[in-house]
Amino acid sequence: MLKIPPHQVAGHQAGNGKLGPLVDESGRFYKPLQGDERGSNELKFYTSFSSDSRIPEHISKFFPTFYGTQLIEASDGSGLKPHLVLEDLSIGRVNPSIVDIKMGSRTWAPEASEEYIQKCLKKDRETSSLPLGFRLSGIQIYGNKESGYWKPERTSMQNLPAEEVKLILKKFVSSNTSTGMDLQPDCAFTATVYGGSTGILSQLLEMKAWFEDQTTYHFYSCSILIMFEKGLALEGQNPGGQIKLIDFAHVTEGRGVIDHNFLGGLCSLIKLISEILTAPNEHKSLVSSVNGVN
Ligand SMILES: Nc1ncnc2c1ncn2[C@@H]1O[C@H](COP(=O)(O)OP(=O)(O)OP(=O)(O)O)[C@@H](O)[C@H]1O
Ligand SMILES: O=P(O)(O)O[C@@H]1[C@@H](O)[C@H](OP(=O)(O)O)[C@@H](OP(=O)(O)O)[C@@H](O)[C@H]1OP(=O)(O)O
Repeated sequence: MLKIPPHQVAGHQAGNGKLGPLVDESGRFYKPLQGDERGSNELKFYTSFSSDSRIPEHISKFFPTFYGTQLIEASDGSGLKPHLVLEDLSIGRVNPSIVDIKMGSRTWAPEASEEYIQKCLKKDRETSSLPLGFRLSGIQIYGNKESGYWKPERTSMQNLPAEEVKLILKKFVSSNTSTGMDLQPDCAFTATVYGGSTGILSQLLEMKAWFEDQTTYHFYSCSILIMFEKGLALEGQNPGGQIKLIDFAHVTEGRGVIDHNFLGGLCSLIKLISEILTAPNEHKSLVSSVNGVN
């Protein structure tokens, strides 16, 4: 039995007769092949990448496993349609906090049409993509049993200015955001989620090393998903912080050049996460010093 992904935070969403991804009970994520050449482009990428022996295992683990394509009933009632069959990255997670970060100061490839470039350029300028090298596409933060998830409107997340993005990434690893009030995030889980030898920062650095070398693909408009289990963090256990790369509808050939657009955004994200790790409360101290409270 297929259903709407319970933990989808961005992208085209199924439901209300719209076309979007579906999941089954056995850990499979079915993404409909999108119109224009986007669907065939993403299929071409997964086919090439999943059979590319040059990809080291510690890098391929950042990508969903690809199980080919399958004809299934499309969520918009348009009948049997081809879908990518991918590993469901949220399988086994109970109350995952998830953020979808669309990478790159440019979300358009040089090969795209002038019309598409203008559409993306407008968005890149209006969001944190151009100044920061990435933007938040969607987020869900698990509070607790009573409050459930904080899942703000996607457009409010996409259009955040750069300094607000840092505040959200602090909220993401805080324990006092379930009230939804505009409390200063306490950054209670920064060290266990972002830090540590297997934490988010170390995984981002591992990914960066590959992007400083690989010249096969340019990952335009793809997203880094950051996920972790707040429940485990609350119990002082390893919260299972993980990063994954998704959405390859606009990947192009690298033609022997590194993907400096993605890499720039990745360095910017690493810088920001490092700042949160080393000075989680710098905002609070700044505020208290301004108010003369020590
Ligand atoms: N393999 C996966 N397993 C679980 N969830 C996934 C997977 N791939 C994507 N998602 C969820 O679906 C959302 C959208 O994914 P994706 O970006 O691939 O779709 P899209 O419609 O192409 O998005 P966009 O419109 O931004 O291009 C992600 O934010 C994530 O929450
Ligand atoms: O970039 P695409 O593949 O043409 O699809 C865009 C894209 O999903 C865009 O999301 P984002 O990249 O701005 O996060 C969608 O905008 P919204 O998130 O505001 O809905 C567009 O709607 C998508 O275009 P399309 O509707 O043509 O698929």
